[in-house]
Amino acid sequence: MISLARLTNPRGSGSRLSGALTQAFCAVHQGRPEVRRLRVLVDMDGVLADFEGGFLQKFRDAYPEEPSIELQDRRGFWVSAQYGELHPDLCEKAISIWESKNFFIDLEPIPGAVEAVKEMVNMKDTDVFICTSPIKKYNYCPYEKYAWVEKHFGKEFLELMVLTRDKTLVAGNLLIDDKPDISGVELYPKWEHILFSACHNMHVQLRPPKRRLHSWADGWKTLLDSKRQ
Ligand SMILES: O=c1ccn([C@@H]2O[C@H](COP(=O)(O)O)[C@@H](O)[C@H]2O)c(=O)[nH]1
Ligand SMILES: [Mg+2]
Repeated sequence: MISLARLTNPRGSGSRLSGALTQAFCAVHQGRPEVRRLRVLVDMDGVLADFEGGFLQKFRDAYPEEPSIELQDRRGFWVSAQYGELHPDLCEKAISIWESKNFFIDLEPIPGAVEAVKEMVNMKDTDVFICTSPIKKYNYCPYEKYAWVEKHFGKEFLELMVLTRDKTLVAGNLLIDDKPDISGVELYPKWEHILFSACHNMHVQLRPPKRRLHSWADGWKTLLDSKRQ
């Protein structure tokens, strides 16, 4: 007979994910009402990892003669589009930066992000996943995204990684993400999108009831509590 521990945790690693499954299984099995768990999806670029700061530094190093855009002047999610407006060649030059080896692994963490997410995964009745979109040039990006999470959070956080180019397919209660418009094949995603403030979205006016998280020093615990039943 397969033991419960083996069923929920085939490799024997004590992950939070298998812990959640075990709890739910035991609650149902013992006739207790199952506690509603909160599932939080946390984006990586612009929320955990400083994509914009890393880009600007590497762009200036690679193309010192070219004009660049100060972070306070960034507008719009697509860096390549704004650089392309400066000069058509700059769109491709911008893209070459994040397609290069070591771009993603070298990104600095956003202030407070690592501490906040480490605390979040240990909160009662809370499941956290790191939900991130890799670029299509896959030589380095997916590998480095995993390596970045291992470097800053530790191996056990690799269990929480969700790589997808369509976040509407992922079910969760909250998606904390710096991209103002998140669309995909699912017209009615399960999550509430919380816009994480970034240099490129500061000027975006949110239509109520859409909410922002201004930084990891903002009240993210209050935000999570507002979604609990
Ligand atoms: O101009 C740009 C800016 C960013 N990207 C890529 O988009 C994704 C963003 O991922 P999120 O999970 O939404 O944070 C990232 O892979 C960037 O490299 C882009 O292609 N063009
Ligand atoms: Mg992002």
